[in-house]
Amino acid sequence: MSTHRKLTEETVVLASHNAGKVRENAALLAEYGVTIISAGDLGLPVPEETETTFLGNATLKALAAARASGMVALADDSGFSVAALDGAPGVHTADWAEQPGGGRDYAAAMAKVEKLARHGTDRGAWFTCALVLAWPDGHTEGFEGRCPGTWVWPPRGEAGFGYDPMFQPEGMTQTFAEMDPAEKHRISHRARAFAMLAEGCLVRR
Ligand SMILES: O=P(O)(O)OP(=O)(O)OP(=O)(O)OC[C@H]1O[C@@H](n2cnc3c(O)ncnc32)[C@H](O)[C@@H]1O
Ligand SMILES: [Mg+2]
Repeated sequence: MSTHRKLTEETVVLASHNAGKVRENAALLAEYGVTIISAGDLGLPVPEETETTFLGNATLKALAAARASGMVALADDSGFSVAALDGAPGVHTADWAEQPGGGRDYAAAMAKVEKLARHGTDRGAWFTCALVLAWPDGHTEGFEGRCPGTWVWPPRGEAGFGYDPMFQPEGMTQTFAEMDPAEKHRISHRARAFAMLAEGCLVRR
């Protein structure tokens, strides 16, 4: 018997300010009849991500949104890891794209990864996604998924977001950014974490 708390609400707050992540999680939740309202739409603040793990940061973001909104919240903390860099940028993936004047530059962030990793022989890379549901009473349910592959250079493709153009998942010839979104959804780190979350906490309606 499952010991996970079930989601009975039809709407959850998506505790993310990243449009790409909001879009992908909204599509995954829609299959279960769950609709979302984003943290941005509610004007919720962006909490500081002070934890050292994906699950830690996702928990912090989900709890902050659940407490501020009084609704169940789903947070997504994710990142890109390169074997030759011992897993960096990892939990700092978003920071590597941060510009001195504000805003993010993912082309620059990908170039930085390539510059640091190009001399290594190991081209291994992976994405990780931690999804955490938090209730206003402080209860949380967390799940983590990974997608292994290699980093490629130059970046290829226009779809997706973030570091997608430089990641080619294992067994595929296209990068995440060259794939149809439905194909990324079939195999991504986010889809894997979501499958576990769905198994534990969601009911089809
Ligand atoms: O914290 P929130 O508000 O949710 O939004 P964020 O963009 O700051 O998200 P994270 O702190 O989790 O940082 C994740 C980073 O990893 C990148 N990332 C996550 N999932 C990705 C994916 O599926 N494809 C490409 N890049 C991804 C993303 O663009 C960010 O730079
Ligand atoms: Mg963030």
